[in-house]
Amino acid sequence: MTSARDPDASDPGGDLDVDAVSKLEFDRRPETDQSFENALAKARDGDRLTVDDGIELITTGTDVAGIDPERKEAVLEIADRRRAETVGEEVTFVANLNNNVTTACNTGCLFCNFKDSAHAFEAESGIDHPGFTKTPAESRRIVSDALEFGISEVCSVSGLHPAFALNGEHHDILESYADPEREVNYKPPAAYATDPGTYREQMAAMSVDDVHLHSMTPEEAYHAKRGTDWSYEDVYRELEAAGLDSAPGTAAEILVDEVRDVICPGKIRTDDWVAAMEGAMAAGLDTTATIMYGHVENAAHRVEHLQVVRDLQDRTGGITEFVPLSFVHENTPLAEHGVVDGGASDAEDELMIAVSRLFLDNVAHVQSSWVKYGDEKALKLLNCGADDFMGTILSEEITKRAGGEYGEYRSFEDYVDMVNAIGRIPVERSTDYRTRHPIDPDDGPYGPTIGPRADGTPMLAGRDRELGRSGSVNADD
Ligand SMILES: C[S@@+](CC[C@H](N)C(=O)[O-])C[C@H]1O[C@@H](n2cnc3c(N)ncnc32)[C@H](O)[C@@H]1O
Ligand SMILES: Nc1c(NC[C@H](O)[C@H](O)[C@H](O)CO)[nH]c(=O)[nH]c1=O
Ligand SMILES: N[C@@H](Cc1ccc(O)cc1)C(=O)O
Ligand code: SF4
Repeated sequence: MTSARDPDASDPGGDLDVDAVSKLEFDRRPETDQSFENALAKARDGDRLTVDDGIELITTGTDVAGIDPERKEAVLEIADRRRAETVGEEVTFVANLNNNVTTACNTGCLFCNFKDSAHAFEAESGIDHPGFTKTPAESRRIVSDALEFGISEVCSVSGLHPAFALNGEHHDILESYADPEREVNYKPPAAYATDPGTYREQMAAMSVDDVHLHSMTPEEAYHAKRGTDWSYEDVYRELEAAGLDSAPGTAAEILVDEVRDVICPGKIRTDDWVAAMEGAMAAGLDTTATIMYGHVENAAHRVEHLQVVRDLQDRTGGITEFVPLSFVHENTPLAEHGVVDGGASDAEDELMIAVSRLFLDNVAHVQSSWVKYGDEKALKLLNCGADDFMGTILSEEITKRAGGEYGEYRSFEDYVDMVNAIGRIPVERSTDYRTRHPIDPDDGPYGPTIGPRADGTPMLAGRDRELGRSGSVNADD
């Protein structure tokens, strides 16, 4: 166990030494022995890029201050061409539901405003809080309702509720610690107003019919094995038996420990993240990989991160897509403490997507996330190297709570209109990309066709605009 967490962290971020952070001096700096021109030539020729090459491209040259617009256009153009050569003109998206089970979490990541202190969820706390915990029965009902709208995937990521355990045996092990709250971040379900059930029970509950269940990030897998000598593979096999189909590679943030020490000191380190991903893939699950950028890290950290992902994919081959997540800063502890006063610029977002496409020569798909970028920029990014356009999601809490304003739903009609507008081909995909249904823009109305109950009927027919503006199919308690 490599994680150093503080189970008492009831005000995550409250102890931040702002002076120390604002004077951040990282060991790793964006300095190279490469020139921008040489790096660009290698990218154009399709040679495998080194970290130095990647740094030159993502900074448009370490010899110039700031981003050079002409050099940037050259990088974006090569990335867009690489996208066209490797995956063609299709723009994919998935009919999915986002179902977060609980916001209770004491990990204290300083970029996150999704979590609420777990103490507030205790039956006796008397503390009013905006968070929620869903029982397995509630999760099942939410998934069943969404199946009627035609979804093929449930994406579920959650806070690390102290009462969460993998299964009954895990509860027994966690209870046997002399001081479980301090030693293994555990309190029994009876202490809380709502019992989240076990991870096994939540997976079984959300795995309705043949829906694809995409859940259990490396951080959640760590939580599901804390205090035991189980391997990540053991944990993922158990979850798979309960209905899990693939794992989201979030919790990646920046896979360089000097950055993790600042933004998420309570989280697993880079090595553990990689071990969890390898465990998931050893258990036979597909994964995705992410990067969350645009906070305190520098260009060298971004490219080092890409190297970790590329090495992992060389060993496993199980990463279906790479998802750059641009940091949403507004309501986060990092912004509230004055450590950051904004996120990535448009140019940085474009270069992040482009260099992901060029550097990750072994990952087929790069996502443009509308929930992070908004429609206009997300469409632009589909011309900078991205080919996937995320999913319908129906409900969103993480970005919204951080201050993001791009809503929580996109209909098939929205997708067809937007993808058509940039002259590409809209394609509904399964999570693993193995099933792909191109959509004929002249043959509306458009609805999902891949999910177990999908019959081409538009999702939420008639109610979609209303939902996109204000609501959610998820009931928060
Ligand atoms: C909120 S966590 C939930 C799952 C689990 N607790 C974990 O950390 O893996 C999922 C991911 O959301 C992303 N995230 C959280 N806050 C964000 C923010 N303010 N801006 C962008 N992405 C954010 C991070 O990449 C994080 O790993
Ligand atoms: N499924 C995808 C999501 N889902 C929403 C996330 O769970 C979350 O609310 C937020 O994005 C966390 O940072 N988001 C994506 O960006 N891409 C997806 O494929
Ligand atoms: N669906 C993507 C992206 C994602 C992003 C943030 C999340 O919290 C969850 C998922 C994944 O599988 O990784
Ligand atoms: S990112 Fe995940 S682990 Fe970190 S505080 Fe938020 S919910 Fe908890």
